[in-house]
Amino acid sequence: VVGFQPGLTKMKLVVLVTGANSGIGLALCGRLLSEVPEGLQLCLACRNMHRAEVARSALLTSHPTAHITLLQMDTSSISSVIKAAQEVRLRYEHLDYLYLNAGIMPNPQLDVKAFFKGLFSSRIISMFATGEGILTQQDNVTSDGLQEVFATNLFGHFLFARELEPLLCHTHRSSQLIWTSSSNAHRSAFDLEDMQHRRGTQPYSSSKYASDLLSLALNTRYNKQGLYSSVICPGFVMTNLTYNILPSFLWTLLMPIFWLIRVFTHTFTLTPYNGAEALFCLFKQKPESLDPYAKYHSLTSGLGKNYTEPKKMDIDLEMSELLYKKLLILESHVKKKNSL
Ligand SMILES: NC(=O)C1=CN([C@@H]2O[C@H](COP(=O)(O)OP(=O)(O)OC[C@H]3O[C@@H](n4cnc5c(N)ncnc54)[C@H](OP(=O)(O)O)[C@@H]3O)[C@@H](O)[C@H]2O)C=CC1
Ligand SMILES: CC(C)CCC[C@@H](C)[C@H]1CC[C@H]2C3=C(CC[C@]12C)[C@@]1(C)CCC(=O)C[C@@H]1CC3
Repeated sequence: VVGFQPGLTKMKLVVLVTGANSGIGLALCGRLLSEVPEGLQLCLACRNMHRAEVARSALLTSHPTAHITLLQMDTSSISSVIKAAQEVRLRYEHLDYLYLNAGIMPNPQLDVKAFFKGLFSSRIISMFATGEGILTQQDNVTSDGLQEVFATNLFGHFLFARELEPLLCHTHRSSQLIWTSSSNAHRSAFDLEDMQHRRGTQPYSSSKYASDLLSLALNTRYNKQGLYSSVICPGFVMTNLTYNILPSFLWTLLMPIFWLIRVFTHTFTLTPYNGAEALFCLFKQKPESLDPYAKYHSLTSGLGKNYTEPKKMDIDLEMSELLYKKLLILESHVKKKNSL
């Protein structure tokens, strides 16, 4: 196990980040190490071990004394998630922070007509802040028979957290689950009767809305056992995920316009460092003080000042409970199928 030192977990805060090898996840790791260089046992959970090694080396270059371990996990694969959780249970006695950050937006398509229509409507600000109505994706089916976006962004993380229950639930200390959601999470894209979004063209939005609902349900279930769940939105950040939407030369040309837009909407955080602001901010908060109905937004002012602001989510308890029940049914179904 790369970088693993038994015994260390007793005194240090244990933080596990999924999708830690690039973008917002990697930036968060850098920020955490700058804040608590010695007091952290950081575990990077990544699907590609080569990329994970590169990320670990980069973090060690700036933080040579840091304790960083790697964990192989593909959140879209049931067997990989179960195996990774088994490994985590062997390595650690408890987990203080579990950042559920890995995410995909496969084959994104920008609806140019809807975009130009939005430009000349009252929806212009919300269009730039959330991408509502102008982005579609083409989803795939995994070898487990699940929709890939649902499996990667939501279900794999749900299963992972459930498998890690013994490390997360303690009466004498609290633990935090922190989901990287999005401003693109829209109720209109989510259907409880089609929670995997097999039929629609906005699986990304649907999966993020589902994570908002699930976080609330997890709080209802687990707060008494010392486990708290929150969701954050990193804003609009230039990462591999967004670079996929348009050709890269176009992004470069658009950059000056984006700096200008930031003056009007602070949601254009643009860099992974800025986007990780809310993830980092929640690390420092007492989980009991967080609002389970709020999404914590990373924001960057026109002058480049970072801050975090909570905004009420468009979710309700009843729907979150129904989703939770459906996820439990799917969990027992996939476990049976994998003979677990
Ligand atoms: N960029 C933005 O504007 C916004 C991003 N977000 C969310 O932020 C999160 C991080 O994305 P971002 O940093 O932007 O993009 P990146 O593509 O840079 O990071 C995504 C990370 O998730 C990992 N990942 C993808 N699929 C899997 C999988 N099946 N198993 C394990 N890891 C996986 C990637 O690994 P690999 O390198 O192997 O692909 C990568 O490390 C995502 O959840 C995204 O939805 C939310 C709102 C806005
Ligand atoms: C001149 C035009 C071609 C400029 C197009 C800009 C849009 C592509 C972007 C404006 C707001 C962006 C946005 C996202 C993607 C790209 C935009 C639609 C996200 C949906 C990416 C993923 C998220 O989770 C939220 C982002 C919100 C803003």
